[in-house]
Amino acid sequence: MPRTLGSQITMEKTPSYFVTKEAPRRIFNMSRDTKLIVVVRNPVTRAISDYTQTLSKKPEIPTFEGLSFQNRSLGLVDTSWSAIRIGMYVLHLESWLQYFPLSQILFVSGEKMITDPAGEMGKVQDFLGIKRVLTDKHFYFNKTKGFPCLKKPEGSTFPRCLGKSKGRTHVQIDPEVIEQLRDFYRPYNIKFYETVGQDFRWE
Ligand SMILES: Nc1ncnc2c1ncn2[C@@H]1O[C@H](COP(=O)(O)OS(=O)(=O)O)[C@@H](OP(=O)(O)O)[C@H]1O
Repeated sequence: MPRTLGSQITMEKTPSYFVTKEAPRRIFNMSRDTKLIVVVRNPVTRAISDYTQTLSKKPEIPTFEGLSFQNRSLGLVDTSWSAIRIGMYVLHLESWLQYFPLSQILFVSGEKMITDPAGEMGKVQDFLGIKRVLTDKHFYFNKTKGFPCLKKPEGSTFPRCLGKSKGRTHVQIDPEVIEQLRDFYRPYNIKFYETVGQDFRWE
């Protein structure tokens, strides 16, 4: 990590820390005061998003249905497939709670980041103990992108949306498969809500 002044905060992000077994111990050993921010979204949508991303790079992979189940008619979900496993949030959280108290972890709703980015960023700024600099007036909804974008990022005169790989159209999945995955995730989601004390309403 780079050196920082007392008045600065160092931030680092990767999509994979949360699900990396060794990450909690390593981060704890680096600094036990580290604040952790995790963006979570409906695990079924997350899995489809993950698959859509992989498919865009490797068009020859099997179907989503094929990868999701060990045995579809028995409803046996393949939890060894990373797109499925990552969404079992409560299991990953348990590894973090062995090192960090819940008060040091903020769970950001991926859904609210889209519907109310300023509100969600307000929580992030409060959690970090910094002034609420980012507010409603910094965001606008871009109809072409279909997502909120920044009106004018620091040092720029132009608005800024996230890149093409963020917010792309998802692969169409059989509604029955979606239902089966919803059923699969339900108990994990409920346990996750109970553990973090927050209901993300992913039903
Ligand atoms: N403002 C805005 N613009 C565009 N996209 C937005 C925005 N807010 C949230 N999202 C959602 O971010 C999802 C992509 O983020 P990832 O977590 O996959 O990125 S990362 O590569 O893992 O860092 C991406 O997921 P997909 O829609 O599945 O592509 C978006 O739904």
